[in-house]
Amino acid sequence: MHPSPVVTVDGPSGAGKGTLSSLLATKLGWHFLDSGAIYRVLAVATLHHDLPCDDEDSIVPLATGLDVSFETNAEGTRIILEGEDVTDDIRTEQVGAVASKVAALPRVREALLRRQRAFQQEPGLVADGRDMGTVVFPDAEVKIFLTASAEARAERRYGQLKAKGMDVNIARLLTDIQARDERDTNRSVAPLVPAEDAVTIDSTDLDIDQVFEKAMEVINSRLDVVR
Ligand SMILES: Nc1ncnc2c1ncn2[C@@H]1O[C@H](COP(=O)(O)OP(=O)(O)O)[C@@H](O)[C@H]1O
Ligand SMILES: Nc1ccn([C@@H]2O[C@H](COP(=O)(O)OP(=O)(O)O)[C@@H](O)[C@H]2O)c(=O)n1
Repeated sequence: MHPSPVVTVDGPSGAGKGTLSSLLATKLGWHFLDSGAIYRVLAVATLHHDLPCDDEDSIVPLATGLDVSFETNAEGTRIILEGEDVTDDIRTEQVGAVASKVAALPRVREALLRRQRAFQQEPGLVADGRDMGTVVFPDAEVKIFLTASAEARAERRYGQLKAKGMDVNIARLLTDIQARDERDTNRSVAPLVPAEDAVTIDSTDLDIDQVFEKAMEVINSRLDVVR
């Protein structure tokens, strides 16, 4: 029997991956993996346990035993770490920065592989991250690389955090995004690069509906070929 189909959406911070992936998962009626949320939860756990971000020997067991669950109801998905709701806590830029540091540790990534692959279930999966198409699901039927200029991404993040009532500064956000791009692109394991067979969508001048339409075109043409 064929394993269930996977659509991967990889790309840099603020490109719109989460927005697109959850729209696609809803439209297709498929599962959704927000792999960045797992790295963010691990970052919160690292901070809770007062561990330095480069202490690989201590963070690996934390990653292996990470007690995280995703609870989806009509209002969305709540993320629970060790019994505590961390849904909002994980979205700060500080946590994003720590996430990208712990994500650069090779044995930490290895420790999270099985947990991510367990999301591949019938009838299908949309997986959002940096290495979904290159490392975690290299056989995915459809691979999308979603990008946008750093300025557009910083503006989007600004709007998103502001709407949540957070105190944010656009210049600082741009610097943070550029630092995270740099770390994610240049790390030795699973760097942020498009898979060879990925289709790139540049969303700088596209609204959410336009990105969704383009992605559905790619999915329909690829899934027709696979079927
Ligand atoms: N094409 C787009 N045009 C304008 N804003 C967008 C677009 N796609 C997403 N956004 C907004 O940008 C912000 C970041 O999107 P998100 O999906 O969280 O990005 P990512 O998961 O890549 O970090 C959100 O507030 C979202 O509503
Ligand atoms: N598959 C993934 C997903 C996220 N990450 C790391 O986790 C951090 C947070 O990911 P995210 O997807 O939540 O970040 P945003 O794109 O939402 O800003 C990224 O900066 C990456 O360093 C990763 O290394 N691999």
